Amino acid sequence: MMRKHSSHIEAGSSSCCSGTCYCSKKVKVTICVVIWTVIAVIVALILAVIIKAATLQELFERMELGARDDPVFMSATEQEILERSQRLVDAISYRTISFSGTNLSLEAMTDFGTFLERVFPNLHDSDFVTFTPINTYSRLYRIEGTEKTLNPYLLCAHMDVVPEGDFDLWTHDPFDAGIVTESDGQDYIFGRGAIDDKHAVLGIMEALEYKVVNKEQPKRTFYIGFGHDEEVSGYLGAAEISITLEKMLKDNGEELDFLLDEGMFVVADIIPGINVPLIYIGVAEKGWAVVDLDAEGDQVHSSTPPLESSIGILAHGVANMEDNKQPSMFGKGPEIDTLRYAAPHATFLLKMILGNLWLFSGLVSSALELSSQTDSIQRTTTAVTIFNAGVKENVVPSQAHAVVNHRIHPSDNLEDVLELDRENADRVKVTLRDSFPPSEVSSYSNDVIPFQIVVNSALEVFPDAKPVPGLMVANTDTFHYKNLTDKIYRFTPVYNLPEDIARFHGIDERISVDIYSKVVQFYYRLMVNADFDVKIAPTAQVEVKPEEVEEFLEILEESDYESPINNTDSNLLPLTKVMEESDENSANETDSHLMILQDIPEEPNENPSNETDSGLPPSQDILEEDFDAMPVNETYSDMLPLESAPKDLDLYDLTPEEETFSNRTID
Ligand SMILES: CCCCCCCC/C=C\CCCCCCCC(=O)N[C@@H](CC(C)C)C(=O)O
Repeated sequence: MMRKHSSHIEAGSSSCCSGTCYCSKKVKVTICVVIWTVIAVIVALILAVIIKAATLQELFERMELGARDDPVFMSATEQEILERSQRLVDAISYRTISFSGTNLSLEAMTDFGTFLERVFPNLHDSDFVTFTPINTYSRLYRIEGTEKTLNPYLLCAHMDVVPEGDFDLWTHDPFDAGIVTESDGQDYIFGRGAIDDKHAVLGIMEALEYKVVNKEQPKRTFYIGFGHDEEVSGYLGAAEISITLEKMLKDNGEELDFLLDEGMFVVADIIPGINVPLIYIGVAEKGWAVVDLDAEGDQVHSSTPPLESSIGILAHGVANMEDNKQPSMFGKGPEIDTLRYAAPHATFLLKMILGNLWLFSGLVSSALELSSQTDSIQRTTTAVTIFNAGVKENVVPSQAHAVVNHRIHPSDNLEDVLELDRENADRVKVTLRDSFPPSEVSSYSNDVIPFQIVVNSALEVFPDAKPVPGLMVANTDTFHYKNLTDKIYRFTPVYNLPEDIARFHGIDERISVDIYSKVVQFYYRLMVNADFDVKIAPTAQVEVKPEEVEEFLEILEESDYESPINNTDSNLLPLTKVMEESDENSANETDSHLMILQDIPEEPNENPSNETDSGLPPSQDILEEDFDAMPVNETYSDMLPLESAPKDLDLYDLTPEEETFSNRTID
């Protein structure tokens, strides 16, 4: 047998089996084919992975909003930066702490409101800013645009803060630290609220105050909503702001285009292998659930402890919950696009992995799990936040109670989450106390102008960072506004390293003077960039140059029309004034107006620099023959049809020339 084997080895040494087996030639050929096929597939896969990595394209394409290369910022001398920082320091000194839904610091909140009015006097006094107190403490502002806009937006922030926690762990007083120079040589504004969320309240106010002082009334109307109880779910603040705002929008014939609230931030060094900071925009938000856990046991003398106490039973349940996490949903929510958008900026090795998630998603999910911060984007999280039991050191208590706070991934559902809780804590009573579902995902494709406005504004202050959409892993007031718009973004341009993220609700919350200055500039640029997409009501006043008025009057004269207008000094020609009633003709006129509105191409304005200051295209450029080619915002297609114009808008009998004239000037 041994001999036979060795002779076979000699005879078959050139075969692919190296002559070590007794296979027939046919089997050998088959094995060879299989082996080579496997090798070929592996080589092809490796090649595909490498090619994919080498050809990764940037997914975010920046839309020109008008001032890309040379954005004009607020003036920011050293003195101005210092004064702005000092105002944030002062804001932090108000202890506007929300302890619970029924324990808010209302006196401090009243004082904080007075403080805002004192340090931003011009905006509170402005003709185009209207302030409405909501539920006494929350604040809603309407900033009237120069145009009668149909698509205002909302900037949100909240004025309350969480308690400081363990005061002794803070390096500086959480409400009275001022500006501190740290060992890295940077100046920081320290204190509770520095990044959550008084930087946003003050940043928005600074930008608006600046615009008011410099007579930069925006073209586009917008709203500002500052809640006073966000940290305890916003039912008294944002929820009420939302109700009032809905009514205001309705009364003004407006629809909220988008809203921007706090949320995610600029984050660096969060994923090893991605060496650029990421502008992480929260395009969706996790759901929320609060679960009570109750265990029971015998109450006995501590000298004869039971085999299992209520505390032991509860502790086991809680430990199981931490060990058997809720399942990963990687690939089923916005987290996959966070990585896909970041991939082109990764090292080549990481590009091979992130560029080929179809192959490596398991690996990536395991890697995300290594840090609690990155893990939070891929699953429902479980945090044990309260654990209570016992009254005396020698009494074994009969009851133990804990509270778990889940943040629910958008692809998960509450029933499944609770089922796993009950499996993990099988000898514990598990009761759902409170919950709300995850949000919808707001659109972030490249043609979504609100997304572009937010990202462009962030890029203007952080030009080297790369935008990525993603999941907001905590919660905001936006839940209360979800009926008002489907474009909800959660972001402020605070710059965080992973260790800084722990400062939210943690110890030594702070923002550098430099970054705070960027926060202010971000809101200012956002107010400017938002003017790019002004959708103007068809009933808006028409802005006409004096020479055009003359031309108009000539046309009227030629057509024997007796003009009711004598106000040639005014360069504002209200449409309603040039229209006289004609009931039978109004239907036709409506059609003709509608036809013009519908004929206008839907592409976004390629050349917004052609706009005049008022946002209208220069009227001398809008000759009749040019009408089709006129650069317009896509917004025209969304204009209200004239049927929905206010009832007092009378349509009059126009000659063809008049009609041309009046139509061409409607913007
Ligand atoms: C690949 C990139 C991974 C990025 C991971 C980022 C991890 C972020 C971690 C923490 C985010 C902190 C966000 C702080 C939000 C503060 C707002 C807040 O506290 N809201 C309350 C609202 C609640 C309804 C009372 C909350 O508890 O969420």
